[in-house]
Amino acid sequence: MRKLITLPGSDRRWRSWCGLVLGLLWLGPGVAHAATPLNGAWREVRADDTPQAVLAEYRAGRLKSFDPSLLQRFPRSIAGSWVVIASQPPWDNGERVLTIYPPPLSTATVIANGETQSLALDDFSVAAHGHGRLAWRVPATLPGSAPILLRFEPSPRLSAPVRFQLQPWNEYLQQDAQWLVFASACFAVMLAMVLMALCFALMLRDVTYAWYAGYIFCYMFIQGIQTGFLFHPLEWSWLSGMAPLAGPVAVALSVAFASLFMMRFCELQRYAPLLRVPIVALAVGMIQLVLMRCSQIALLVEVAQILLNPLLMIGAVLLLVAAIVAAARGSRQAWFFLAGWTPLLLLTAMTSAQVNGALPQLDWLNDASLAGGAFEAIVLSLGLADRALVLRHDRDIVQALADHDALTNVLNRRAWTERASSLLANGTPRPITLLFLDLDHFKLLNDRQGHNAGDRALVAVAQALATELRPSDLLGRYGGEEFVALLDGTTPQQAMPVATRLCRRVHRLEIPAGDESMLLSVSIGVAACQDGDDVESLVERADQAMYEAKLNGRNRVCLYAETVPPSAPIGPRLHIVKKRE
Ligand SMILES: Nc1nc2c(ncn2[C@@H]2O[C@H](COP(=O)(O)OP(=O)(O)OP(=O)(O)O)[C@@H](O)[C@H]2O)c(=O)[nH]1
Repeated sequence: MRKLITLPGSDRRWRSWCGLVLGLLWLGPGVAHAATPLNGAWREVRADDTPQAVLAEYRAGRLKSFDPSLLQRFPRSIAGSWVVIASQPPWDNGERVLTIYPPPLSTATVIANGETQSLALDDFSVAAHGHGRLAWRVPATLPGSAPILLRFEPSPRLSAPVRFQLQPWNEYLQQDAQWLVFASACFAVMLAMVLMALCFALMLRDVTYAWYAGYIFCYMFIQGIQTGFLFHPLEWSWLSGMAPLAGPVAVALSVAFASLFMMRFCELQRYAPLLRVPIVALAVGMIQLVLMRCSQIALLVEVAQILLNPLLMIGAVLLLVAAIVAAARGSRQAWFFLAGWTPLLLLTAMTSAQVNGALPQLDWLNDASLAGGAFEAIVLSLGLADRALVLRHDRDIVQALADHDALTNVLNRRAWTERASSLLANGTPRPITLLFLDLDHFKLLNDRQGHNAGDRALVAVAQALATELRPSDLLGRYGGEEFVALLDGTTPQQAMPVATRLCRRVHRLEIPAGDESMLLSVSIGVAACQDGDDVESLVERADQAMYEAKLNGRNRVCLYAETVPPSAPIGPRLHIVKKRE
C-alpha cells in the first residue's frame, strides 16, 4: 500500500490557530498534540466478508488508502465500511488511545486480537468514554505495528467525515480534559443566556425573549447530540437511540424559533414588512415538519426527512436576506443578528461542504460551531440588551410627552397631581406649602390680542415661574391659565415672599403683541399642608386664597386664612404687588 505522508506539525498548529480564532472560546483542542503518524485504508462491507479476509486484503494493498489525519468521508452504503488504521514506524508499544473525531452518530466496531468492541456515542455500557470523540483504549497486548480494523455500521443519513488519531494515553487524557473544559464553558454560556432570556420573557412579558431562549436551547441541544456531550459526560441515557429523531426535530424547531425571534428582534414589520410573510411561513413549515417527523407514519416521516435539508437552505438564505434588508433600512438589532448569526451560518455551510467531501483539512469546524453558538448567544444577548435600552428610551420619551403640557412644557394636571400625591404620602414630617396661580383678566387678553398671543403669554409665564422656583419645587399647569407650585419643606411664611417674587416677575414680563406689549398679572393663593390633607383639599384651600386675592384687586398674594391665627393682622396674609409704571 502506498505510504501516506502525514501533515507536518506546523501545519497542524496553523489549523489549530484557525480554530482558536473562529472558535473564540477555544481552550483545549486548539493546542496541537503530537499524534502517531498513521496510514489508513478502507472499503465497503460485502456480504461474505470476514475480518481476517479484510486484513489480508489490506496487507496485499487492495484497499483504498486515505490519510487518517484528514477528514475522511465513507460513503453511505447498505452494509457499512471497513477501515484499517495502522501506525507508521517507529512503533509505540505503550498505552495508546485511538480516537475518531467528530464522533459519528452511527456505531463503529473495533476488531483487534480476535475481540470486538462497539464504539457509539449513546453506548453507556463501557466504563471509559471519549468526550466529543469516540475513543478506544488499545490493549497493551496489541503490538504497535498491528493494524486496527474498524467496521462502520451503515448510516441512514449522509455520514459526516471523520479523522483518526492514535495518541499516548497521558496525552489523550490531557486533550480530553481540555475539550471537556471548552465544551462545558460553551454550553454554560448558552445555558446562562437561555435562563436569562426566559426570566426576561416572564418579567417583561415580551415573547421575543422566549423565541430567543427556544432558539438557543435547540441549538444547544443539537450541539449536545452532535458532540455527544449529552451522552458523555451528562449521561442522558434516556436519549439513547433517540438521536436520529431528536436531532432533526431540534434542527427544525431551532429554525422555527430563529425565524420568529429574528422577525421581532429585527423589527421586520417596520423595516421589511414584505419579508414577514415568507418568514412566518418558514416557521410554520418547520413546525409542520416536526409534527410529521414525530407522527410515526412512515410516509410522513420520509417526506419530512426529504424536505428538511432543502427547507433549511432556503430558510438560511431567507433569514440572511431579511436581516441584511432590515440592517440596510436602519434596524440596529439586525446588525447584532448578522454579527452573531453569520459566523454560525458560515460554519454550518462549511460543515455541509465537508459532508460532501470538501475542506478535509478543517478538522476544527465542529468545535468552532460549538464556540460559534456561545458567541452568537452573547452577541444576541447584547442585541437584546440594546433593544431593551432603545425601548426604555422610547418609553421615557412617551412618558415625558404624557406627563408634560404640550404648550408650556411644565407638568400637566394629571402628572402634577400624581407627584404631589406621592409627596404628601411621604410621611416625613415637614412643612409643605402650595401656591395656586391664576392669570388676571386672561379672557380679556385673549379677546383683544388673539388666542396666539394668549398662548405666547402662557409659555412666557411658565418659563418665568420655572426659572424663579427651585428645581425641587413641583410646578404644573392645573388648568387653562392656572398654575400650581408645591413647595416641599417650605413654611407658608417662607412661601409668601416666594409667591410675591413670582407675582412681580409675571408682572414684569414683556409679551410682544403687535406694536405694543401685553401687561400680565397673576393672583396667587397660598395654603399650607395640614394633617390629613390630600392634594384635592390642599388645592381647594389654595384656590380659595387665590379668589381672595382676586377679590382684593388681583396682582397679589393671599395666604389661606385658617393657616394663620385669626388674631393675626391682615398684613402678613396679603401681599400687594405694586402696579407697573
Ligand atoms: N390662549 C389661550 N387661552 C386659554 C388657554 N386655556 C384657557 N384659556 C383662556 O383663559 C381664559 C380664562 O378666563 P377666565 O376663567 O374667565 O378668567 P380671566 O379672564 O383670567 O379672569 P380672572 O381669572 O377673573 O382674572 C378663557 O378665555 C380661556 O379661553 C390656552 O391654552 N391658551
